[in-house]
Amino acid sequence: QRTSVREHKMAATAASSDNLNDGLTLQMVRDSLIRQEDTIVFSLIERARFPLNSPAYDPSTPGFCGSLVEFFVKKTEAVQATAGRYENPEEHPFFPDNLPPSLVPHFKYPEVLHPAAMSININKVIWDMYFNKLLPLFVAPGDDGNYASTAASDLECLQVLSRRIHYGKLVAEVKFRNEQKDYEPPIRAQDRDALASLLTFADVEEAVKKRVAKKAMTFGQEVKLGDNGDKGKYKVDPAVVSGLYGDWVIPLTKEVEIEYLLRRLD
Ligand SMILES: O=C(O)C(=O)C[C@]1(C(=O)O)C=C[C@@H](O)C=C1
Repeated sequence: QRTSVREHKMAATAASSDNLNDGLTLQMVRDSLIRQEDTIVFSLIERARFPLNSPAYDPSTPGFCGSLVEFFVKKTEAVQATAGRYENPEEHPFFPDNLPPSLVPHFKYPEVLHPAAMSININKVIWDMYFNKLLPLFVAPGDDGNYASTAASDLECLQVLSRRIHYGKLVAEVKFRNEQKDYEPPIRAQDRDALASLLTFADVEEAVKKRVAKKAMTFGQEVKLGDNGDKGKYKVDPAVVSGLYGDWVIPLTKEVEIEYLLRRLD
């Protein structure tokens, strides 16, 4: 998230120099999405070091309220909330209820989004997708006992996916500003389908899916000296990564964009 905060700041600086609001462009936002792909692919590769480790997901683990992963995520989010993580509008907790307040000095993040953005958090859907659909597709079956490391890896994947998907708020804001006249009528009519077709760029989606598959091939190959490594053997299947984007990441980003736009004139 450091990169994107810096990008925000750069955008804010650009703004003060050319007097164009905060100077945010669709290309800047897309560049951030492209950079986040690297983090997502690497996080999946890290999680794939461990087998499924299903005891980490057993909802009736003695000593924890719920599964070990739930316990781990709740406790980590509490620490991170204290350290100010959720003061950043790009961050969304998975367990937002009863989080402790931030103890760090207030940082004034640029106010780019409409205030209604705060009420949008689709992490429940992301949680369900990640554990019930995605995980079994890219980790090997089995149990090696590394439950804490597994939970830490899961949390990393969840957080980077959540940040990417909720970035839809920023994408939608930029699109709205660029084409306000086109967006206003479907927003007033609360017409989801019309908004969905306005904000969809099929060619961009195709390029995203191809690029993430290529990143999975590049980052996930065995690097060896002296030969070309194991051709065709990757740490995470590139088809799973492009499927993740095509089936979930892009549709959920669009869902966030629509939810945001529906509230944009409130
Ligand atoms: O780049 C955009 O315009 C976005 O809205 C992001 C995104 C994506 O999730 O990658 C979503 C919808 C568009 O059809 C294309 C790409």
